[in-house]
Amino acid sequence: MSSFETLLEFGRSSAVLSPGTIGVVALIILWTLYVLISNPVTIKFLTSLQKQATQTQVPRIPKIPEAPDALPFVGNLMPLGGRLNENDSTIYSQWPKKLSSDIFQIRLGSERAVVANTFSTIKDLWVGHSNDLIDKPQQHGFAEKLEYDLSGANMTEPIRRCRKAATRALGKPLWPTYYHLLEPSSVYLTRELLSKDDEYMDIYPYLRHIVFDLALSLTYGTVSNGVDDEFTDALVESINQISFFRASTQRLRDYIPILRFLIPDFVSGNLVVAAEKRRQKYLDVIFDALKKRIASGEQLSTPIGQGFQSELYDAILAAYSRNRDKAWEMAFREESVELLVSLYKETLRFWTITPYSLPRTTFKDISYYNTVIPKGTTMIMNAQQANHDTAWYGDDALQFRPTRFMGKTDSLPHLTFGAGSRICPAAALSNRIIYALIARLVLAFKINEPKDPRARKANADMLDFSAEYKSLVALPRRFDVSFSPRDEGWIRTKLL
Ligand code: HEM
Repeated sequence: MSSFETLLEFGRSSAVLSPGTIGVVALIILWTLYVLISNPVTIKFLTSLQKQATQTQVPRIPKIPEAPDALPFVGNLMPLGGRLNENDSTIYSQWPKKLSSDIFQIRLGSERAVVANTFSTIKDLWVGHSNDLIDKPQQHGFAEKLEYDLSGANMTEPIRRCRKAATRALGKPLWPTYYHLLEPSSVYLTRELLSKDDEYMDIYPYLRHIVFDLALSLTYGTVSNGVDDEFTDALVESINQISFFRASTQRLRDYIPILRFLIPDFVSGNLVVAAEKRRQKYLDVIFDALKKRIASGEQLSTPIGQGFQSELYDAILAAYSRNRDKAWEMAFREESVELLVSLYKETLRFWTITPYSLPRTTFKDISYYNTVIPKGTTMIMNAQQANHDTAWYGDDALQFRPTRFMGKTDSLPHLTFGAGSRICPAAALSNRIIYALIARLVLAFKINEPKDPRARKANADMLDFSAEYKSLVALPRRFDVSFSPRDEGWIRTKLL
């Protein structure tokens, strides 16, 4: 017997659901529906629901194609946020093939965004309209939950002052006051590498320690207690937790207002608030220590290949008339080895650790070719795609070529630090630190791939090098390396 026949049989045999009763119940349901549907409140609710399904902060932008397969409410969010085990940039790179356009619009829930995919489009918009792209999208439940967030805030007066202070602190004239901070970290790293005696190791915690100590000194005039320090690990972990949410398309409720209405903050548990509380707890400890030191009158100073390695080693020595000591000493102070400059630029280009940069918001209407991108539109730079753009870099754009930037002085060699008005204020200082660390490592050691089969191999794929697909910043997969001293006696003279 089919289920329909069973139902009829049940209706026939049941004393309660006689055909007459079923008729009355159906009439009541229909009548209730009619009353509900014709009620102005219901009509308002349904109209607003229908509007919400496709409404965005700015209307659809004419003459810019829309990414395919947008759904009501979610828009194009579903394949993003690492849900397909690929970062957003890799997904953005797939849509233009279907649309035959370098630029297209998408719907991130109720947020309309424009995605630029090629180097020249990004340069036109981010550099050509630098001041029009000075604001940042206000991600729900993010910036307002943080004590201070320069990179996620609109360019208001306090933020302008904050950026000015950051640009000053990170600018070239103050670098000499940081050498005494960077030097010990670099010496510490060299000593540790020497003590490993050719054994393979993961160098990441050491490199992280150098940058972290510099940031701590600049902000709190202090340094951490070393690479294995539990406190530092916990603080870094709490900072990473916050980065995990920044501009991430992982949490649907940040983009879909109705989800926030249905699942309030206290049900979903506000993870940003929890992460901020943890970070603040650690920063309070550091800040309290700083206050005590100030109160006690303390003066605070803020202060691939083996062939290529040989070539680089020779280039470094050649720049200093084969004077190793001078080359070591000047590493943080100048960038006179062109091959090394080209190497760090190519490294940052090829492995784009900020694959979709930090989104911006248009500060006013922008005339772009034959259309207008309205004020308030989210602008997403597909830095990963543009950094591999064959139209910009040539047919070998998908290859790692350390000499690519030799003889080139373009002020925007790649987009890993962003571009235009809100470009990373630490770009030049970060470049210098990378330059100096590589110079010293190559001067002191031969860097080898470990022979031990237990050692972790590096993943050098330009997209798959990162273990992180869901958040803004890539997290390179960890790997082991071994370091053979070129001249142990000489290295020891640098550890004094
Ligand atoms: C290799 C290292 C780094 C990379 C690849 C990087 C990348 C970026 C990117 C892509 C942006 C957004 C730029 C834009 O919107 O166009 C940014 C902003 C920023 N970065 Fe960096 N960064 C690095 C290191 C640092 C360091 C060491 C500091 C501080 C000591 C720093 C401080 C900032 C600040 C304060 C902003 C916000 C600027 C603003 O919104 O006006 N960055 N960074």
